[in-house]
Amino acid sequence: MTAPALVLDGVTHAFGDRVALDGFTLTVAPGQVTALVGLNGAGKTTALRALTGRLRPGGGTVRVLGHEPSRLPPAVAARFGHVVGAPLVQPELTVVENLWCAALLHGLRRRRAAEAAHDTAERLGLAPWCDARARALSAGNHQRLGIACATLHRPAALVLDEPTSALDPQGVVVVRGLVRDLAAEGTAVLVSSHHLDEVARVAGEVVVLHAGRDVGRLEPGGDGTTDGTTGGTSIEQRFFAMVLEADTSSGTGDRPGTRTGGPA
Ligand SMILES: Nc1ncnc2c1ncn2[C@@H]1O[C@H](COP(=O)(O)OP(=O)(O)OP(=O)(O)O)[C@@H](O)[C@H]1O
Repeated sequence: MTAPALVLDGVTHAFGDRVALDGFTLTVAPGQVTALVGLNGAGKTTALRALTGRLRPGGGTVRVLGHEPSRLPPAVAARFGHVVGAPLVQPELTVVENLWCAALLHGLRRRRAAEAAHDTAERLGLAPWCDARARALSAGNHQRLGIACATLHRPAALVLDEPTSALDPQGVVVVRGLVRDLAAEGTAVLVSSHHLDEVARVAGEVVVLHAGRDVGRLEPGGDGTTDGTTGGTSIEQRFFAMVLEADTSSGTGDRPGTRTGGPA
């Protein structure tokens, strides 16, 4: 069996007395796209930050390509890509300069770096902005640039936190295609999102995180042909039912921050 590329195993973390992750376990195998969904404050970003090494969790095990995230050997770091929080984009550099730097930082040689910068700018729809400084980009194009910088080296493992939050419909389609292509090449992808229909289209597994815990899986479409409806029940209805059930069984339904609401 292939070893998972991304591992969170029994991860716990609290900010003061606020529990963000409560024994959360998740693995992503090479070629797999897994989506992490949950309400605001569920713990998604905390889990992704643990994978990027920006947060050392209070307990549990975290591995990226077999290594502890804050101590990735350079050769392994060069096979990892992520956008969690602010992307690694330099505002004073142009789009193409940012892409070029990202390629070199990920170990591509100069000629290959130039090709990758050009190809990725085309792929992400950034070609018209190549000579614009990053600070002058719109929010959506800035997000496209961050994703481009994190993926142009064709990473073996990729972590994206809400990658389509600022994108127009065309950008959503472009990123969906990019994620699918990377997975087809063997990249393990973990993506968080609030767009349930969108993740149902791209992910093979949709994990519901609630109050820091894995409370179940939503059955995704995965083939791009579904609107996320299964047996007449929308993916949103199934999501809210799962969250409500988790609150009910843990007796936390009245706790601030855990009210589920949702459609009737
Ligand atoms: N730096 C921090 N200091 C204190 N509390 C934090 C910090 N970061 C996160 N938290 C808390 O940890 C919990 C999980 O937050 P997290 O950002 O991981 O949730 P999320 O699922 O990503 O939410 P959203 O969908 O709103 O982005 C929340 O209760 C949040 O308030």
